[in-house]
Amino acid sequence: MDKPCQINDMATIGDISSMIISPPTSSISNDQDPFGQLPPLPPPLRSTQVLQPLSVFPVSNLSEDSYDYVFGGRRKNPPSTTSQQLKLTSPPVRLRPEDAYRGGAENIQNNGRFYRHSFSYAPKRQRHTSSSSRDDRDRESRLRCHGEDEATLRQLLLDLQKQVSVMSMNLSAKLDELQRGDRHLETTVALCEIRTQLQELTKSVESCQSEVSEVKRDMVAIKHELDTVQQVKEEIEELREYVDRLEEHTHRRKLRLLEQGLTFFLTYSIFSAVLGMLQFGYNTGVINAPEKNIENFMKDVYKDRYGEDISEEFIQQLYSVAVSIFAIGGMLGGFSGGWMANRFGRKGGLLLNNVLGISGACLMGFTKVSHSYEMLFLGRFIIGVNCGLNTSLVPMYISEIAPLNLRGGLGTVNQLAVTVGLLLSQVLGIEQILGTNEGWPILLGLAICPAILQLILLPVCPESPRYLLITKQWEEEARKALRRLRASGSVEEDIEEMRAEERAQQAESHISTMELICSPTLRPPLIIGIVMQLSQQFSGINAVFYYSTSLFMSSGLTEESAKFATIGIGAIMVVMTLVSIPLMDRTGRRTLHLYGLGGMFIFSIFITISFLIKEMIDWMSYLSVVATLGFVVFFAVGPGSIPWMITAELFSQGPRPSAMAIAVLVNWMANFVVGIGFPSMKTALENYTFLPFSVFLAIFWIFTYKKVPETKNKTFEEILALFRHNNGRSMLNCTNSLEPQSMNSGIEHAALMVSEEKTQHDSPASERFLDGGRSTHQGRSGASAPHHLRQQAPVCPNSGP
Ligand SMILES: OC[C@H]1O[C@](O)(CO)[C@@H](O)[C@@H]1O
Repeated sequence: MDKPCQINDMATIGDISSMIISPPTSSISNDQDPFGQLPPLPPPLRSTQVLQPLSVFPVSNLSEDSYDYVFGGRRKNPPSTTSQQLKLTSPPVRLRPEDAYRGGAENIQNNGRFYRHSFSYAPKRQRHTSSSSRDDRDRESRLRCHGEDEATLRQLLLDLQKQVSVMSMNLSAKLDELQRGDRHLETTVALCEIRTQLQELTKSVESCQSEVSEVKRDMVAIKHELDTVQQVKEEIEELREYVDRLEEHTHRRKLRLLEQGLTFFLTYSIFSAVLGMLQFGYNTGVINAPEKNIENFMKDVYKDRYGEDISEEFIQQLYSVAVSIFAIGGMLGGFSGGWMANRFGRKGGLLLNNVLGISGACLMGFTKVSHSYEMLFLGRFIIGVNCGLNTSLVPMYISEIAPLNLRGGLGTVNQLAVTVGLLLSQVLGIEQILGTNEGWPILLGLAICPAILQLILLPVCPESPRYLLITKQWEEEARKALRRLRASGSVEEDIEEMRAEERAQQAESHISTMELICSPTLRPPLIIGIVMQLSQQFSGINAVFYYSTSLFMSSGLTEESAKFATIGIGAIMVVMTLVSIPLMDRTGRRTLHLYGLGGMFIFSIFITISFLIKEMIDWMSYLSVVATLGFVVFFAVGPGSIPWMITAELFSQGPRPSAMAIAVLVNWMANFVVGIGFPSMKTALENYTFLPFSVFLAIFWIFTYKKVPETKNKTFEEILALFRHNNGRSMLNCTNSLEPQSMNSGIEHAALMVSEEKTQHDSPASERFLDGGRSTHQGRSGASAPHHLRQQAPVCPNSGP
């Protein structure tokens, strides 16, 4: 052996040289290295991981404390040189802790833990280094040494090996312990983690729980809602069944209503009532023919009174007062018609009105005898009031007693009576009959005839059943009246239909004129009613009637021919009005009004053309007669009669009287304006006199086309529904898409009927729809209708619920 036998050499025995066993780094975390001298560690091992046997760490790098740490005790003689290194020669052997005690090396108890540690020094011989005789001794000692050393070394080696093994075992034990500690730490950390996770889990479980309870609550609410939906569904189903049944019932009822015929009493009542309209027509036309005779009378009176001749201008003024004061009376009477109708009833009002008719006729008739044209003025004024009342009361009465299917035709009888009255006055006014200086007072006084006739006939007539039932709530009287009018004991269809009208109007039985004007629901039909009246008067019809004779004369006819042409026009008017009667309930009001206005527009253009070219072409004067005839024919087709009836039709019982009052007032005013204004218009416009009427006719045609609904074969409450459907969209949005609306209104009507039927049957299910506890009247009037239907009812500010 050349090299000294150093423990260093033993490094070859083991796998490791110049290295110290460091704790397997994989099992010790840096946190456990109190000296901060260990290299950075890989992540801790899991318990399943096998320990790596050794890793190296230079022993010289170990501080005192680390030495302690590694070897479990303080180093007694720490190696002073780097060459003196502690060497471990074998890989660590796993030792049970008890083995550590049995080892030969020094045991040190440290904190209750036992470690065996050993370390070696350099060979002693390295300490003897001098003297010349040393060589022998050296050799000797070398031999000895060799022998000794070898044994010693072997022993030492064995010791060392043992120690290393023990140390290794201790280290392993320590490492195990550390590892266990680490595991414990790991477990603690894991436990902490688990605890944290558990807390989080608990939290999420708690939030889950609250969510679950929320969901539960929601589910309960949903279930509740589902139950409600189901309940509503059932109710809807129930309602639908009722609606179906009632639709069928309404349909059957309507069919029966549409099958009603003209009975004797109905005819008699209509005839008695329209005498009032005849009175109106008669007094409108009666002043036309005896114009010259009346002027003569005025001249005489003036001369007798003032001893001088009256000026032509003044006589014209006096005569125009006699003509126009009638219209002023008419406005007053027309406007009071609503009040009269509610206060005394339709029939009652008509009867009372005859007092005015008789007194007015008497005043006019005795004008000449009393030598006072003032009496003529007063008479004309009073008869004007009488006629005004008639124009309001008669159409109302007729529309209320007429069966549904005959309402249009019977409404046209109003205008027929007017035209008959006009024709009568024209015919009686001719020179050959009463158009003389002696005859004219009789002609005017003859107005007493319709009044007396009506006074005789009317008391037998029944009062309007609608007035009795809806306004007065006298059901039995209404039934009686209906039985007489329908000549039948079974009048339930009519009673039901009236009840439906009552329910549909959802208002008090009476609506004042102010309430009517303020009501947004009632404004559209009111405007339609007013425009329809204007279309009648601003069509220029009275320009023809009042001034036809002079018009014809100015277009070239002789005076005689002109007068006969005027009578011919009156006759044509009667005939055409008669012809239009059956058309009203077949073709429909709106259609006929459109035809009428359209035809009048065309003929008004012809009239203007005839005026323009009459100077050039001789026979053009005849064209003007033909054009005027055509103009009148088309007036009779629609605009003559429809405005009277449609105003009454557009409103239900409550607002009807006030609506009629306003519409009639407008008619009379427009009549007055045309009567007064036409002469000046003729002077100003000459041959173009009819042009403004053409313009008006075009405007009215467009309005009718766009806004006027068809009322043919519709019950009052169906007509009401037309406006209710459009309420709130636009002021006048009563469109003409009438058929679907009519169907809707039928369904709605049926739905409204549900309430009544349910009230009668009083089923528990129905109680859900009913608000109950109302008076009999309220119950019947639709207060018990389903809520959504009740909401749609028209609302009048001052009317009831
Ligand atoms: O028939 C013509 C007459 O009809 C009315 O328009 C009333 O309906 C009167 O104003 C007119 O003089």
